Amino acid sequence: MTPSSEQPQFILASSSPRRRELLASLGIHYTIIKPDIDETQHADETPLAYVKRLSQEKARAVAEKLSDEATILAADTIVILAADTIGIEETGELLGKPLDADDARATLKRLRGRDHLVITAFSLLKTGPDAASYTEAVQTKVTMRDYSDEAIEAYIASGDPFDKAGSYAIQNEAFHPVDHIDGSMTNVIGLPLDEVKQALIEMGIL
Ligand SMILES: Cc1cn([C@H]2C[C@H](O)[C@@H](COP(=O)(O)OP(=O)(O)OP(=O)(O)O)O2)c(=O)[nH]c1=O
Repeated sequence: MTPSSEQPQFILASSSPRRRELLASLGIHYTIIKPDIDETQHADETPLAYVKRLSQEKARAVAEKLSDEATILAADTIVILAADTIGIEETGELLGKPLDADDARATLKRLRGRDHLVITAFSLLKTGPDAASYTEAVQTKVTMRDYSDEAIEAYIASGDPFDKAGSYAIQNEAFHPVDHIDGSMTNVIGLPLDEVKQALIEMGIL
């Protein structure tokens, strides 16, 4: 077994407290460096291409700041809405983080009682002589419950929607906006743990 001192450092390129907690649950020792990138969607870029590109750019932006060999993990989460969930990752409408309370209210009313898709893309980037990179996008279908207008107002007043894609957190116990999901729960929260764990094993990190 390689002594841990010989392992290159592992960096989580994220400012998200949810990603920190999820990664910690895998038992990995890591350092945080926040990525700072332009998150504008390119013209004609599909939601799937967009979320993958952002996860890669976040990892690359942090790699550029480092002089020592490292493995970097970054991720991006998007919420997509469409009348028909087939092919939605290519054609659906992106619902980002809300601009303000009105935007959050409108988004939560649109999502109420229906299905949408959450995609998290994650990228692993290894620098140095054994340089390698890996990107994967994981999809979860989410069905919202039929929450009331009053529940929306209370949730907005709590401040929770504002740093969340789609204006909600599945893990918020007071609002509990989701009826059921088809796929990974940790993917909706921001890091698909089973897939990340598998990729880390394949890269020889776990
Ligand atoms: C849909 C949903 C999103 N989210 C969060 C996950 C992400 O943190 C956030 C989507 O924004 P992201 O841009 O993916 O991530 P971030 O800005 O929070 O962090 P960083 O780019 O530094 O890694 O929304 C939840 O916590 N619960 C949910 O149910």
